[in-house]
Parts: sequence; C-alpha cells; structure tokens
Amino acid sequence: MNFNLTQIPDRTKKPRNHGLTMVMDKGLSLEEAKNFLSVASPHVDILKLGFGTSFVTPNLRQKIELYQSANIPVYFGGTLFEAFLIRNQFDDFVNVIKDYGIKHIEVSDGSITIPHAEKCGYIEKLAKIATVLSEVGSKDAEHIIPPYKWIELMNAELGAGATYVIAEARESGNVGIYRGTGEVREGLVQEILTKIPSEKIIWEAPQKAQQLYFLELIGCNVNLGNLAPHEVISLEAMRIGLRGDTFHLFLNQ
Ligand SMILES: C=C(OP(=O)(O)O)C(=O)O
Ligand SMILES: O=S([O-])[O-]
Repeated sequence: MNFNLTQIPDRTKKPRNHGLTMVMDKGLSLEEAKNFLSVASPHVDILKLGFGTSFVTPNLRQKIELYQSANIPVYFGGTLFEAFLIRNQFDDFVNVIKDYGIKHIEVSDGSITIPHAEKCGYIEKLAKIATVLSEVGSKDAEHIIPPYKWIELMNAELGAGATYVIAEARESGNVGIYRGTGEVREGLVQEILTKIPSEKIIWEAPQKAQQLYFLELIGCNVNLGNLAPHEVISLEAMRIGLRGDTFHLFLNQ
C-alpha cells in the first residue's frame, strides 16, 4: 500500500483461495489488457473471458498468455462451454482448452438445460484436467430455482469436483441471486450460506450495491465475480473500508 493507515482489515494474499476478485474481460484489446494489468494485477485473482468472446476476439492466444504470465488464471465463460456442448462438440472443447494451455474451466447450464447428473459428469471429467468452477443458476429471469434446490445443486457440483461454485447473476446482475431490479434475493443467499461454506462460492456481483451487500454480510474476504476491469481498484478500496459505503464497517475491529 502507498502509505500507512491503521485499522485496515486483513485481506487474504495472492494466490488466495478465498477473498477472490473474478473479473470479466468481454473484449479488451491486447493493449487495454496490458494497461488493465499494469494497474489492477495485484487485485485480480481470476479472469473470465466472457461468454463467446474468445471465439471472436483477435490475438486470443497472446491475451491468454499475457494474463497467465501475470499469474492470473484465465477461463472461458461457461456460455462457451454450453455453445460447444449444444453442438455436440464436447471433445473439441477439451482440445481447445488443452491447445490454449487453459487450466481453469467453467461448467454452466445458464443458457441450456442439462440433466444435473450429466452436468456433474462433465464436472467430474473436467476436474481431472483443470480446476473447475461450476455455475449454478439460469440466465432466464423466468426460471426461478427455490433455495433448497440451489443448495442441492451446489453441494452436488462441489461433490463432483468443482473447486468453486459460481452464483449466477450475468453481467447485468438481474437474474439468479438477484431480482430483475438488481435487488439481492436475501432469503436465498442466507439460506445457501447455512449449508455451503462462503469460501466455496463466488457471488457474481457486478453492481456496487450488490458488492456492498456481500461485504457487509460476509466481510472483506468474500469472493466476488463479474467485476468490470475498470472497477477492480475501487472494489479493493471498498473491500477494506475506504469508500463511503463501507467506511465504518471495519473500524475498531
Ligand atoms: C459471462 C458468462 O457468464 P455470466 O453471464 O454468468 O457472467 C458466461 O457464461 O460466459
Ligand atoms: O451470455 S451472456 O451475455 O451472459
């Protein structure tokens, strides 16, 4: 840190196993990615190349190498996994993962329906070649999953070999664990936390009010995901009580 300030809560240190900030890159140029890393690298734990952008983005290999050389694991958004799956190209997906030297994989069913035993089978298979993050929740706002079901799904996916479960919100933060307005489904979140350790959950929380909710509920070392690249530094300040919203949260602890 740049100068001495007392009463700053203890953040876990990189490489962290909790307190993670997961960032979504949905199309930064190589130069933008370099600039982004020059300021935010110490505060980025994992980087998602959002949805199908990897298929389209130029310089994909260099971008992946850039993040990896900064010791930041990269993975393809689960939507890409689903895009391969629905085209019966699971083996091609695995080959792409290997070809690009990717070590983290998201398994999701946000856009398609996969029988859950089958989803767990993919998690089990992929956990043999990489660290699996599995996502629970639908991208369809009409598809409401009751809390007991979220818990069942998360437990089964962790049991199948996922290292983390991601709680769906999309980039917009208005599905899954949130209402259409972006408001947190608090009962759902609190019920999930009675059964699943918070260290194992990455909460997608693209909006500031959502990040604040989880910081107040779980503390500065909550795992948060779908951060926009330009908001990483401000999140880090907010995590440790250096933004108006969290100013009093960690004082005199
Ligand atoms: C970007 C993705 O996920 P989400 O919408 O959950 O952020 C994705 O699935 O690729
Ligand atoms: O696939 S997306 O846009 O969440």
